Amino acid sequence: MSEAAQTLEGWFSLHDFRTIDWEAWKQADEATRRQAEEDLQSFLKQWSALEADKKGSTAVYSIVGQKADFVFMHLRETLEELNELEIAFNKSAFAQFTYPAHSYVSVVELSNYMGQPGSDPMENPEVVARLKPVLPKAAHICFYPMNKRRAGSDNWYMLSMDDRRTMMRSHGMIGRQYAGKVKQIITGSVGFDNWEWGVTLFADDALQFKKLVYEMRFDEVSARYGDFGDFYIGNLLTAEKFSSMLKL
Ligand code: VOV
Repeated sequence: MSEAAQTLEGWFSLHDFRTIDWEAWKQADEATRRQAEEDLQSFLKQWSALEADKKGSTAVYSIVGQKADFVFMHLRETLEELNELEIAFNKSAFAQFTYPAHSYVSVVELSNYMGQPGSDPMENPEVVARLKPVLPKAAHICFYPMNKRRAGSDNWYMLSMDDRRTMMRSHGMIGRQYAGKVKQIITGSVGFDNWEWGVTLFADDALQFKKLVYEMRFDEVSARYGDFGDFYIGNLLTAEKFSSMLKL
């Protein structure tokens, strides 16, 4: 049997994709819309206060295309907190004007492919900061789920730790060339959701997503072993931008 990679886990993650019921929004009277917007703005404030307290982090982005209208990406200490916050939001006046479009449950994950043997990673403040990250407020987000293939002779899970480490090193080298341009948050979802990982990328220049993902397709880890789900791409929604998006 091949040796499983050791993983470190940080904050739990919920990607909550919603579609706006524009028909209902347009039909609602102004007072109802105002109440809904106040509810929304108060949630956004609550989430940024929690982020300032280092108890989690939330990113809010519009989604381009028909898969959804916006996404809340929440990171919290526990699955209970994620559940409470989605339920609280669902009870809000604003949520009545939204439909669930998609969701993804996972946990921020680092593996030991690159770890220094013998050192305790949790003693390393950089590692801890990566496990409990403040989500970037970059101009764009890109999210997609992925698996490592288990098909015939292309079975990631039957490779030796050494072979996987070599390939992950090459993966990391490509990624490093995008330092300062693309920030990646890898969340593990084996046992939590339909795919094995969620990949969430942040960048100020959306073209860097395309360049990075394309370049990785030629790297063995992705070329031979990567299977991918639907891609979601969007633009940063500040509180003000959310308001103007809702203006009729
Ligand atoms: C933005 C750049 C970037 C950088 C620097 C980077 C580096 C690294 C390192 C060093 C490591 C290993 C140690 C760890 O940190 O866990 C990883 C790990 C991982 N990655 Fe990565 N990755 C990037 C980016 C990056 C992208 C764009 C993708 C999607 C792949 C694609 O083809 O679309 C990806 C996927 C993953 C996954 C699924 C894992 C976990 C694999 C596992 O089997 O456990 N990743 N990744």
